[in-house]
Amino acid sequence: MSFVEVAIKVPLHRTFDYRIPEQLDALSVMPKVGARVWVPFGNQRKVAVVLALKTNTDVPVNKLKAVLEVIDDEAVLSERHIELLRFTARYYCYPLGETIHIALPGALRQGLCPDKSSISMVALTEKGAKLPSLKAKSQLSLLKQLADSGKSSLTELKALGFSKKTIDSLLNKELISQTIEHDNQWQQQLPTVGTKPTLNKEQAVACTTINQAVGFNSFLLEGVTGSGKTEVYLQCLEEVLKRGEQALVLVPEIGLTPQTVNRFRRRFPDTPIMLWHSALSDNERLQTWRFCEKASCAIVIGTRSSIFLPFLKLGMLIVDEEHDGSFKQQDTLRYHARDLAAYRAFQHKIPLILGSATPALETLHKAIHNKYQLLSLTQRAQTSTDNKFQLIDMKGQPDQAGIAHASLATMRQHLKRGKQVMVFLNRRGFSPTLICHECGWLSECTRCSTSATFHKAIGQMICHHCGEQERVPHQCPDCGSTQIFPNGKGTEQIEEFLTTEFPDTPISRIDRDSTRRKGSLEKALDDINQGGARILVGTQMLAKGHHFADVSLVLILDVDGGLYSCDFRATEHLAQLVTQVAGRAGRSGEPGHVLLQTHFPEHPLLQDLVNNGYQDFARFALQERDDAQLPPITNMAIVRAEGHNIKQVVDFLTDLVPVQGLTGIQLLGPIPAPLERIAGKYRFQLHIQALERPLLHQYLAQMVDYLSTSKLAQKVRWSLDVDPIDMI
Ligand SMILES: Nc1ncnc2c1ncn2[C@@H]1O[C@H](COP(=O)(O)OP(=O)(O)OP(=O)(O)O)[C@@H](O)[C@H]1O
Ligand SMILES: [Zn+2]
Repeated sequence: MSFVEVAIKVPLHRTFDYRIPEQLDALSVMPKVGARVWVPFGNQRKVAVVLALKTNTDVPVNKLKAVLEVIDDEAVLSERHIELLRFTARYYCYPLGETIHIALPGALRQGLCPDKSSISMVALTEKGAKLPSLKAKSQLSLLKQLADSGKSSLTELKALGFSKKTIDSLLNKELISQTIEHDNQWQQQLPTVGTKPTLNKEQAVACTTINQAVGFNSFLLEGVTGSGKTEVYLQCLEEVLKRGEQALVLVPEIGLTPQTVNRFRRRFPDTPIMLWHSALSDNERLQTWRFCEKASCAIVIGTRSSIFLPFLKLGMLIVDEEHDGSFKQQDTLRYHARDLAAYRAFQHKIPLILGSATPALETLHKAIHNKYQLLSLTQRAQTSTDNKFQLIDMKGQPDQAGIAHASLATMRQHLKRGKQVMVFLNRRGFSPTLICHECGWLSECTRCSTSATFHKAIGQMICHHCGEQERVPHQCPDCGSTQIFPNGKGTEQIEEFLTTEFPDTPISRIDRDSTRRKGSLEKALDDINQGGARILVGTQMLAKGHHFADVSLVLILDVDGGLYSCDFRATEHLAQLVTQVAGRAGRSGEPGHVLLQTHFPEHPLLQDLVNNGYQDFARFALQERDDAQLPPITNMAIVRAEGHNIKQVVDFLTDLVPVQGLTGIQLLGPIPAPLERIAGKYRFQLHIQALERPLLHQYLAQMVDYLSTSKLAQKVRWSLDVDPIDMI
């Protein structure tokens, strides 16, 4: 008799054995390892993935059920891919069946097997390339997009907000044409390479070092903002493509702008490049998955979860802006795509490039200890001058809407010279709270231990943690006074103030509220690049990766929150954000000017950052982490628990503390989470730290075992976060 060991999507840390039905066994038609099968589970039918074929099992014969049906002739997961998912499950202490489920595209999870082996691409015709004047604005902007990208897939155009109607009208007018791509010809030909700049010395050293590397090698490309990191990626990719190998470029959620993608497309016009992000439909996901596994696409530019794509011939992995928090999944399987990228590069024996102007301390620590090879780009590619930083002491400064008069005067100078000015505030809405002038009441979310943000334009109070919305009160709920006012500033208020202060200057606001509609972010960015908007107001959406040639002044309104926070990573995140935002200034031509408003100009962090830059700050911060024995010097995991009953939450965590007290493990807790209540639930944490990683994992493995039998665990919602990136 033959058996299979399978993984099933259930919240259990184990696999299951099934019998191969006699008729298949007799014909010796065994499912392949990595293929999907239907199996009975309880009184349900579930999709399972075969992990191994066996000739014996420990399960008693009377308990053993038979596989119902074999879904795939060929494996959907290669053995190497299964190994990656096993590693992921083990490392993040998450059930293997659920890990596999998360990695697979929707259609494969459901047991379907549609064929998705072709893709529709759209390009300009000769007639369209002349960019004829058209009345319909959307048609014209579609032509421009294609002129910029060379070609785009239907999927991408839809993601950019172009409707089917717009596309169809242009097809009818024969201004654009549609082709179906489904070959892997690209592997046999040398790639066509668009025009490219000559690398400067540092870039050339970086490229040569990476290209000469044999086998698994990790590189940290630490390059100041605008130093031409992307150019290094592109020229390294050229070599990968010449070898007929594939590459994955991981970008932060906000990094998939048409500008970035078009740059890759223009450089490699004949090379199949696909995108992967959260807005793809199930069908589109499956399509990219299939293209990857057949090596029909050469490059994928994708967000976090593209790390699970099944590349047939992976030749290089790149993580751009590797410090970005969006690479870490913050629920269910809490993986970090950058760290899994390191495992994958090791598996495939290929180079991994981690690029950033502001490397995470984790990454820098590895580079300093020679686990990663450090490559530095210290010069900006298009200017020879550095940005000029200036701290504006807000103590005793006259201000309007939180903008110092000195800052307003500088803004005026830059606008007068025809430059663009960026005003950065990492808080959306009109004001973070309302306050009662008579009794001091502050607007709070009724379900969370946090304030409710005033959104003036839509007349709502919104909790940014649980999403609860309420009408704006006209009277103080406590004392009945009508004297209630906005307290503190958000981007909406800054925009309103600047509109009255600079009535003739076009202003563009970019934050989650202003870019909710599909394609609206792209339109706003386009407008900025065409020079339409002169003042840009925004949150961190503006900070990352954009190349605005005309911005010469960046004004950062409020950095003080990050200086005194209970999260030990707050200063690191603040320094990264400030450096990234500042890096939007002075990217071509004259040096940029950066103003930082603060009440603590003498704070050592700000002084270090402004005078010596992120590189210096980061090395100093690592020393501090060493002194305090915090990550990345030590290894950490957090157990979070929440529930309506505070005692059950605390009891659950207290119960975990004595688990097999291993020496070398430090436990802290249960302690209340920084946000003690969200959506009505109490939240507590247990911090686990160890100097040695294997010891931490040994402890966690025991704890997971214990949790599977713990009655208390069933009464609360809990999660385990290995290598957490924040404490919330
Ligand atoms: N060697 C070079 N010669 C001339 N221009 C270059 C060179 N390398 C890059 N550039 C140009 O300089 C600008 C910045 O380069 P790039 O976008 O690659 O930098 P980056 O380090 O990725 O930027 P950031 O991380 O700040 O977004 C781009 O317009 C790019 O085309
Ligand atoms: Zn809330």
